[in-house]
Amino acid sequence: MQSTKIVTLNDINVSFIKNKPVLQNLDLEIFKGESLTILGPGGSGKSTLLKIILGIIEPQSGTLNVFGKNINSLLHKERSEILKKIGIAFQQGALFDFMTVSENIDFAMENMTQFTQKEREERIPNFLAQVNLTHAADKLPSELSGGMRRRVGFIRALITNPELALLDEPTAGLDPVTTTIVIDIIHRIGRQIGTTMVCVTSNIDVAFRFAKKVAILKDGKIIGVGTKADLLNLNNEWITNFLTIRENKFHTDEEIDMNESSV
Ligand SMILES: Nc1ncnc2c1ncn2[C@@H]1O[C@H](COP(=O)(O)OP(=O)(O)OP(=O)(O)O)[C@@H](O)[C@H]1O
Repeated sequence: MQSTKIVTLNDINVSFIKNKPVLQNLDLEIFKGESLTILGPGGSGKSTLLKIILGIIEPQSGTLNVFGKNINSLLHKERSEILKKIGIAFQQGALFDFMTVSENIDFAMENMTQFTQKEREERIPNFLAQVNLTHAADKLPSELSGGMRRRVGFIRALITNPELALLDEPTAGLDPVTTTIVIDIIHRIGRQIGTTMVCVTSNIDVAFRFAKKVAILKDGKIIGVGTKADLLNLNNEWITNFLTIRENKFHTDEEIDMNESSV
């Protein structure tokens, strides 16, 4: 049976400066229940692509369907209803500085879900325990490490039971051990709530650890989608170089870490 498409981008074009396209003729489909990584080098248009899905940026041309609607043609209220189905974890967590960890998480549930206060009060310790942050419930974001803030950001994105979770560079700046822990946590909670998950990253290792299905973004275009084997079988010289030569040249995070610690 064909899975349901929850996001379809068709022939999307975006440019901020004339004749300098940031996304060009971009096609992308996201299916219900899948995990997908969008992998591309810095400046390839990954953040812009997320902003298109969220309706933050309107493309110059192309069609966009998010949960059955063209998000750009919706009135504020309808758009809010669509956005309530989407959990977003931004780079660095993007928490409210003046709210405690619990308040940050509760704010998302209060605004995006129908959970009662009692349900919300039960969910917060349950989710915090899953990321080993029970002790941080009453702390302010400024009292947390980068990795802890990131974990709170994931909880805030996922505790609302979103139908689609968008994770922007979920492990950027984290050490290799924390990176592995964070990916495991995302997988575990994602499975538990059964959400569709899209991760955006420039890290090849993280890309394939997050999802088997990876879409390669280059210069604003998706130039291949599939498993690593599928992508290598495309015989696209740029993709092969990106996935293999770069990998060999730059080594894994763990190897870099070992090399650095032996210096
Ligand atoms: N608001 C804007 N105005 C002008 N140019 C922009 C704007 N937003 C993005 N760009 C340009 O669009 C291109 C793609 O940017 P984008 O942030 O989407 O890439 P990215 O793949 O997410 O990069 P990174 O991995 O470095 O975060 C870059 O050249 C960037 O300078």
